[in-house]
Amino acid sequence: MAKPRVHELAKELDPTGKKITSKVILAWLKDQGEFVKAASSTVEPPVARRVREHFAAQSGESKTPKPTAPKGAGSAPKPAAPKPTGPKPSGAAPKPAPDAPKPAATSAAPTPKQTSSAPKPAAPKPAHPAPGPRPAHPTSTPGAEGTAHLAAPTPGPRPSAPTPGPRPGGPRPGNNPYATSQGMPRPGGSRGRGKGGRSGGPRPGNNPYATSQGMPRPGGSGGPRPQGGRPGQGGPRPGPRPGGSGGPRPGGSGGPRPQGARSGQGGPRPGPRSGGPRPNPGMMPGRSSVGRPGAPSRGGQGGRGGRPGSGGRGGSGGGGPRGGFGGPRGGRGGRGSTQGAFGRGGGAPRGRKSRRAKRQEFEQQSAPTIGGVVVPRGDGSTPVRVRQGATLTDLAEKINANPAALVTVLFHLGEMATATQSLDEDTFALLGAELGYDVQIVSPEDEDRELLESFDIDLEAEEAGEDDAELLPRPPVVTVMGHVDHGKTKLLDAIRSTDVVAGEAGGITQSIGAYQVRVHLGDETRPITFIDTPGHEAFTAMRARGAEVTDIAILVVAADDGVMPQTVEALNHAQAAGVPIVVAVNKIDKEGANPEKIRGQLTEYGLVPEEYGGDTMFVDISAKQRTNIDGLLEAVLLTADAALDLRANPNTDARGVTVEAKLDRGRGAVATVLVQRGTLHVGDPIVAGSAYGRVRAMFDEYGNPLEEAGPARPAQVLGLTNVPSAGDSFIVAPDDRTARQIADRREAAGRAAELAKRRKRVSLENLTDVLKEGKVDTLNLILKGDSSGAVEALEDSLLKIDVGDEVALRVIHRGVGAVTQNDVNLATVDSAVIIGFNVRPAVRVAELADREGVDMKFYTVIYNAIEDVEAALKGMLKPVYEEVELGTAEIRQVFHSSKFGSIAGSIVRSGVIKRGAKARLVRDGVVVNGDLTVETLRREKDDVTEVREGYECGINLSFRDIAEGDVIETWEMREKPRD
Ligand SMILES: Nc1nc2c(ncn2[C@@H]2O[C@H](COP(=O)(O)OP(=O)(O)OP(=O)(O)O)[C@@H](O)[C@H]2O)c(=O)[nH]1
Repeated sequence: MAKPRVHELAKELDPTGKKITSKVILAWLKDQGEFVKAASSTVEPPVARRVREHFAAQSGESKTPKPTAPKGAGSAPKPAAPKPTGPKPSGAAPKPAPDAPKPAATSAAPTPKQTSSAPKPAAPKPAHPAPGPRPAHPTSTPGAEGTAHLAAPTPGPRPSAPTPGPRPGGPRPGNNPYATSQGMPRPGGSRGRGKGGRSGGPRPGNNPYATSQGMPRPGGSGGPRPQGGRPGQGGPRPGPRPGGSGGPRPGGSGGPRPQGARSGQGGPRPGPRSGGPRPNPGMMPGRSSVGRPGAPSRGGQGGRGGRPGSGGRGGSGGGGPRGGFGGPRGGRGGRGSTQGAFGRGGGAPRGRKSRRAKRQEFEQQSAPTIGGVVVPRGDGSTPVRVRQGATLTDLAEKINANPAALVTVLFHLGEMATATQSLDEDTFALLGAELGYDVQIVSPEDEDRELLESFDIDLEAEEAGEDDAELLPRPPVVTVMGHVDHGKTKLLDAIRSTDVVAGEAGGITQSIGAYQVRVHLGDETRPITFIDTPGHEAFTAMRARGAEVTDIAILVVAADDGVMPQTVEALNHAQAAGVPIVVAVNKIDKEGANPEKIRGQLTEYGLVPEEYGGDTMFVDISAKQRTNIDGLLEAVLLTADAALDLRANPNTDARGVTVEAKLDRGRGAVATVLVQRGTLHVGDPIVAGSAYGRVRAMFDEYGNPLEEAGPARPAQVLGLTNVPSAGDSFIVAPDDRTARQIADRREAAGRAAELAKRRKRVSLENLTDVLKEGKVDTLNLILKGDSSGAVEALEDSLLKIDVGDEVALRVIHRGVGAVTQNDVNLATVDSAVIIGFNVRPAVRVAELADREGVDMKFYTVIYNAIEDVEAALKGMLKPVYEEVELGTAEIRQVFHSSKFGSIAGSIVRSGVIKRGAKARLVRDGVVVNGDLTVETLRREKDDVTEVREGYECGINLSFRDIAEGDVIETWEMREKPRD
């Protein structure tokens, strides 16, 4: 709508240019008090109109504008506006010119004229009433609708924007798939404001973000309210609707249902309805609405707000949604409605809220249901105990709820989890707080204690209740620790051979995991028990299982090497367990051995030798030459006497720890147990971990049968039903039945915990990982087929797969018919994969398999089964490693540091030197040491992880014998892909 220039007007009014010239117009304008400079100046549209009117009247040509209309679009419509065009912009637009609405709407709002046209639109309405809206829809486009929305909000717009004419009857039914309702206006839908009053309301359109876009409902003031889209404005309007006609739908659902919209349930429409919420991100499909009023989750509340009455009263129309979808509370009127749409906290993205915020928000809801599900509620402190790694199903069982309901509740709290997924403590706490339960996570130790207590066995109470008089001295239990190659094994061998009793018999012949030696101390002979697995790893692994067996640690340090990283680690482990240490300074026979240096070094770690005034005994020995082993054992006894109160009651049922266990071909499960309290007798019913049985026979480390084993006595026990794990505690049960029940319950608990930890035990897909973890080296299969011939054929073909010696394939069960629960149970126990050929699982078996993490594969072509198994087995083969050279460095200068030893000032000659890489030292082409590690790597003063070719660096190999000119070659082991 360009402004016309004076000369254009002149030409327009008088194409001949005879009568009405620019000059004439300029003169007239001047008379009118309008200042227009020249013929080329533009004039404002109103002025132009006056010019036209004036001169047209003069010349009597009133139709002049028409022909020119096309050009001066801006001006043309205006004159017409009064009547026909007026309606067009909005209401009429749809019909005559689909594109007209746009320009009309945009210009409409700003132009004051619209006011005058407003009344007019009313006229056409009668014609439109209900049907009106319809026609509008077809032509509407998202764009057009958007415009309408924009226009509608402003008060001014109403008269105009509403384009009363256009959709007098209300919004058109749209084709929005997300709209809650899109029906036609119901009969009587033109109530109250049916007239142009709010004809300009947003059309129920196809705006995907609109919460609802249906047609007005019957009885509900029908007319769409132009302002509806704006929260807050719609509410107030209710006034116009007599009798609250504009209220919510009869069903009380007048409220907007932000989410409901999506569900297409014919909820209120935001736009049209006064209370309508504005679209917000939360209404987007896929967004959760938890925490916002109006969200489905608050169905209950929404329902309240949506009571018909309230909606009418408040006129908000924003009441609760039907069907329990919460809308804003109706009583709050329009504003309330808006709030309802956005919820507390507005449209803040959910993801940003903290759990706490979410919970609080959620708590404020007093709805009896959460997320539409009914969950039993606690009183806020009802204790519920679940074991570590429990799932929602476990919790559901305890509170008598439906696991699926808990999944829903958790989802509404912002956490996603499946019913069988193991959850952490925080999540349970969150859920517990929500539901009014004090969910307590029970540790495995607590669980076991409770389990035993349920059988009237309270180990702690037993120990605490022991009378001092019943306690008798017992031997110390010793573990040997130290750095690699410092002589731990050699020392244990040496000690074994010193046994004064067995001396003549040739010493201890078999290794059962622990042994006892007797040593002379003064006049008496005293026993000491040694745990035969050297190293702090085994020691700590036992501790991790709750077994505190060691009384004293012997820390072996090679006198020619000094304190090394694992020496420090070992002493830390011992100190962490509060175990006194005796230091064995080994290899004193070696040249260069410097026992004094060891003493000095260990002082830094808090082990001060007695001769220096401390309380740690240092004994110089040679394990190889068996020098001073007696002295070491004596020191152990003296330390035990000085630092420990080693007493136990031998006259009670035995309690202890399993030190080692294995399955022996001829003898079944064989476990070496260390009795800690009481005395174990042949014939006692015992339970060790989840293994139970009656002690059939016992042997000592010499292979001699034992009738009984007292405190600190290691004994090999026969008679258990299965193999316990090292570190499992054992107890003598009152009777066989109790032993079996304890074992069964432990096994069930262990299995559940295991399941919680890793879902799939073994599947064809995860075989490689399982193998790497060392959990299996055999692929166990269960074959089920539709005929015995098919099963045999499948088995034959599978067993023919050649995978070498490293992995094995074992068919542990085969059968004809559907996969049954028994098959799944067997697969669970033996970590097997079930292969079904032309069969399917029986009812509920698939569910069980899923729960138990059993992989089931079904085939209709044998070849496919073979191919899959072969692929899995190939992947299952142990990885092959190869040595890959990383880089070499030449030593330019050797520095000596008291802290690090010898440092090689080097230059990298090729490749890259990496910290931690394996290295060898080469001198004049001869390997001086081939098993070194780049312990530290420095550039200038900085520790670095790698240094590239051409750069200088300082390398510490933890090896003293380095010299200028030596070459350091580094390499790493890389996994080689198999063909
Ligand atoms: N000269 C001498 N050599 C010894 C002595 N004790 C052990 N060795 C040697 O040191 C090496 C390592 O001894 P082990 O007993 O295997 O050392 P370890 O600490 O058990 O080693 P890992 O089992 O690898 O942790 C062997 O070659 C032994 O012969 C000793 O007192 N004197």
